[in-house]
Amino acid sequence: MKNIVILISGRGSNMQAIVEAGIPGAHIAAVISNRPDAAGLAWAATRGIHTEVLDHKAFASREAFDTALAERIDSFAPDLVVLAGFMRILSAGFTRHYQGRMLNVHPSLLPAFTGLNTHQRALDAGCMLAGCTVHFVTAELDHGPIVAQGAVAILPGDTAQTLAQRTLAVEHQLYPAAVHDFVSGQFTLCDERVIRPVTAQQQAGSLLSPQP
Ligand SMILES: Nc1nc2c(c(=O)[nH]1)N[C@@H](CN(C=O)c1ccc(C(=O)N[C@@H](CCC(=O)O)C(=O)O)cc1)CN2
Ligand SMILES: NCC(=O)N[C@@H]1O[C@H](COP(=O)([O-])[O-])[C@@H](O)[C@H]1O
Repeated sequence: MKNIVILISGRGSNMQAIVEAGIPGAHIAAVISNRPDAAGLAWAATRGIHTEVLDHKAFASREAFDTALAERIDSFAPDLVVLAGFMRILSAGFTRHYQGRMLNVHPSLLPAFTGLNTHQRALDAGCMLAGCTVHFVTAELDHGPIVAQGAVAILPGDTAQTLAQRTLAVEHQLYPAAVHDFVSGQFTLCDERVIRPVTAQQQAGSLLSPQP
């Protein structure tokens, strides 16, 4: 069984999708929020999941918050830390501590549109495709090795809100699948790249395979 700690800051819809996916081999050890008013906390508690709040405003510095957060997370001996709408930039020491075992879902097709307000920026840039990315978390914001991506067509008349809604539906499929693949060892991290084995079917369909 792999222990998973999920960090949220708000409604936690991605946390809900992961919990409801019932991933074989995954145990959700705790849901921790940096915001006391995060709606996802009540949802998790009603499903018997241990929840905690660590209010970042109660700490004098980002590093002090991160140190206290790591102590709480480590008390659950996590195999994986999942950021699910977690809205705090984490210090380099924190990301190093969880290197190779901390994932985030970002609402854009990275490396495009790191940071915040991704949907409005994609619309303003005249993009025709938006989407979401699951990636390992590193010190450099939204630049960690990419695990999975899902594309979302931008439609005429789209607003940041309508695009966010369609993208979120893709996140709710992409993230549980990515967590499943991590838990079941479907990929490895090598030289800052996510490596997935080539399946026999892919090999058979490869142009490089010897033709009969
Ligand atoms: N060191 C890293 N920290 C975090 C990463 C990362 O890749 N490396 N991913 C983010 C998630 N994220 C986008 O996917 C993100 C979250 C928060 C912010 C941000 O600017 N936060 C502000 C506060 C904003 C707020 O409270 O509403 C801040 O921390 O000062 C940008 C991107 C999670 N952390
Ligand atoms: N930079 C982080 C970020 O913007 N994350 C985004 O927050 C939204 C709410 O997530 P939630 O419903 O799971 O709380 C999601 O779209 C997620 O991609």
